Amino acid sequence: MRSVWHIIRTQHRYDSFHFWLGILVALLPAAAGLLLLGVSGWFIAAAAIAGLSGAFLNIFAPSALIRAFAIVRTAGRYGERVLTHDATFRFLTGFRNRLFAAMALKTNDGQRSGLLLNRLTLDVAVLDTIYLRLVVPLVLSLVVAVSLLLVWSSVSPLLLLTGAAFVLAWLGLAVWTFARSDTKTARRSDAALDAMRLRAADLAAGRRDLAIYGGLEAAADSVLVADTRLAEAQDVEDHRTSKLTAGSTLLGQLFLAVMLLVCLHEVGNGALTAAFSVGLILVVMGLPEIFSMSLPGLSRLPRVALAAGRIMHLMRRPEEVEPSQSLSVPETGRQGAVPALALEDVSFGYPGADRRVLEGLSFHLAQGEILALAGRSGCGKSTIGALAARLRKPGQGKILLGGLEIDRISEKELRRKVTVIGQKAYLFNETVAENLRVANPDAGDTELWRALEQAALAERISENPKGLQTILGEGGLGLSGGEQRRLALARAFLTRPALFVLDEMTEGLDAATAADVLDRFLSYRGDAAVLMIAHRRQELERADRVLDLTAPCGSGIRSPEIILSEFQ
Ligand SMILES: Nc1ncnc2c1ncn2[C@@H]1O[C@H](COP(=O)(O)OP(=O)(O)OP(=O)(O)O)[C@@H](O)[C@H]1O
Repeated sequence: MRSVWHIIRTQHRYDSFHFWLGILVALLPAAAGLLLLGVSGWFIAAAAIAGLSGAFLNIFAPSALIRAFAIVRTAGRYGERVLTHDATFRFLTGFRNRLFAAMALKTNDGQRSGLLLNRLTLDVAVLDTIYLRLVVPLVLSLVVAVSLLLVWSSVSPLLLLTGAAFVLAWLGLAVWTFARSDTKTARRSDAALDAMRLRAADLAAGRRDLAIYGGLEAAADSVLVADTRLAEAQDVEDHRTSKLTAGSTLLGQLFLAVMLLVCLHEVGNGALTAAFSVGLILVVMGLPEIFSMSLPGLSRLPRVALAAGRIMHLMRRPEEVEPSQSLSVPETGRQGAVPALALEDVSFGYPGADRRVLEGLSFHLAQGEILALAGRSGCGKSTIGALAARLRKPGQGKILLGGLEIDRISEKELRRKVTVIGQKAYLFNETVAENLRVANPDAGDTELWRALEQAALAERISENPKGLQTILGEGGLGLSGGEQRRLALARAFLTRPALFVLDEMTEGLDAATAADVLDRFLSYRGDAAVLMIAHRRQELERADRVLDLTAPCGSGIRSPEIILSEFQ
């Protein structure tokens, strides 16, 4: 529940003016509605009594008041909807941006990014419940309860006592709901929804393979199983909401009956007039509507708390290192004494995995050197690349970049000093220019063309009349696999890092293209050191040294010639 409270505080801090304006405007129709009932009840009863007794009654003032309250109630309801939703959507829009920015800085271990995005989108949508269905109705109920208790206390102690008992009973119901709210059902419902979406996405994406191997029916059945589980979990939630509504309605009816008896008694005592007591009874009839406004929010609280918890967990920022002059990575010459990269006794295991991928690994990479990482599949080559670029953090040991512990380098400085070129760089559904400027937002068109030239893609891009403004489809649609790789290379050519990490950059390219891409890269990289995850002979041939990760301890660093002699 702490996360729910945290979200409320965050929304309040984000825009306290609209936060309170929504609540204030929501008070108008509630107050006008109750006053409308009270004055109408009093007026009808007073008119009847005056008619019977022949006494004088000014009908104009109460009629005008009734009209005014009716207008305020209708206009207030409209204003309340507009302003409370406006306050919520303003907050959620800003919050969503911050959330997705935080998400971009995190690794999604063991989770499919599509699923994570989908879950977070749903979680953010659930957050509107907090202000609209919890904060506003609860503040409203509180203000109405306190105001009525004040009015009743000025009329008669018995009225105050009865009213206070009802308010306490309703509070008890709310606390009971809160205490009984178990997150188990909410968890089950979220898990079933995730499973259903994941299985449906797998069914859609893999239907060709499923059809070939005859698994279509089983896959469709598994979607239905998740759907049934979701329906069961939602049934439990609906049942709880119904019980809560029934309890609140019962309480309202009970209060009405007791209040009738109290009014009868007080009219008999002469403490109340008959007309006033009719007005009061009508007000009591209108109360359950106000008090039950927060019931849907209260019954959804477990789901809201789970969503808020997940979101707050994601929003927790990784410790930022303040950039400082003294922490910038020193520039040294090609044969400088400070290695470009050094791993000292590094161990690493993926979260949740029962074995470590790396155990006590140490090696260094000199300035300007090309070190290839070799070894059987799954031995941890890409993991080392990720550690060197601080995309992962080691469980144990030190990683030094230009002699400085990698953890002490600011994010901005690190991204300037290390460039990772992976197997498949993501190409956005944007223009060629925008896809390139991901690496260097300040690069002018001349620099972009130069980078494309170096990557041997300038001719292909200039064939298109729109040139740099050509829109690439999602994932680089419109370019072949090799061209996409070259575009990724051109993107890297807009950076001037001290260390390049190549993670199977030539994977999937034919031998001639792979050699061309490699040579272009090596002629561009200048003095930068290169950590190259190698699978091909061509990559090993271009390395100064090779670290064989599957070699027995202590014999890991070997010359490319020896490795190549075994690489047949
Ligand atoms: N996100 C992850 N969560 C859990 N385990 C992982 C994750 N990524 C990789 N692994 C495991 O860590 C080990 C090392 O993976 P890594 O990708 O570093 O190997 P690799 O040597 O690059 O393999 P390949 O040559 O096949 O690309 C493997 O056993 C892999 O299954």
